[in-house]
Amino acid sequence: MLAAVQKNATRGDPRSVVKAIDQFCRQKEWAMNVGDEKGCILDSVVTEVNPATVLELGTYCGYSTVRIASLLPSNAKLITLEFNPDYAAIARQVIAWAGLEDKVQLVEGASGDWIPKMKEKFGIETFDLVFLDHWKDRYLPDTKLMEECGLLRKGSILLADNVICPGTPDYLEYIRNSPRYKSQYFKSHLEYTKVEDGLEKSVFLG
Ligand SMILES: Nc1ncnc2c1ncn2CCOCCNC(=O)c1cc(-c2ccc(F)cc2)cc(O)c1O
Ligand SMILES: [Mg+2]
Repeated sequence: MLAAVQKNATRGDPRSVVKAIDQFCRQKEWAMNVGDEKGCILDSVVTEVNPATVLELGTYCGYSTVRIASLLPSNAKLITLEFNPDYAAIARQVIAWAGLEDKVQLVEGASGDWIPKMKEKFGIETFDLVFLDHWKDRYLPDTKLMEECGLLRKGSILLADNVICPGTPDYLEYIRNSPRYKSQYFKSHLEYTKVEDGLEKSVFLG
């Protein structure tokens, strides 16, 4: 995938990086990027929220990191957490190829360990937008952890990938029934397939 980016994408051009990855995943080898169909929904949410602070849980190869960072205002900050060092190494190179390293802070480690350290380590008060795309059974515990750590403010937006496939039933149950969130489901498809999947957008009400 990285070779495909370096061969087919233009340095400093995030759209060409996104296009090169999508082309590779359609033609050569499926990979668990959010993909172009759900990616367009992600883009519209990022544009609408116009966040100054973003947390991405699960960088993988940096595809959604590049999509988000390319839409951020110049002073905005995107922190992305990746557990797998091999994925993180690739993501750093993909993000650099897109010319977005100044907007992105890639942190290696487990979300459960890092979320409680966000304020002290990165000087973050609260996140305007959180993109959940990591282990599906971590969505709920990490959302509760972010609440407890005071990382969400009235109006913070959570956008969760894969709520249908692979699925995050406990997260959906919680977020759709909690009086502290207003949720909306965006029906779509699993990246590069015809399988149903979707994004759940939730506003924290404080
Ligand atoms: N900082 C952190 N803390 C904790 N854990 C962390 C972490 N950073 C990473 N991880 C670990 C997991 O990261 C990858 C999670 N993503 C997926 O598993 C995923 C799977 C599919 C999929 C696969 C096979 C099918 F057949 C159908 C669908 C599709 C997707 O869109 C997915 O996003
Ligand atoms: Mg995903």
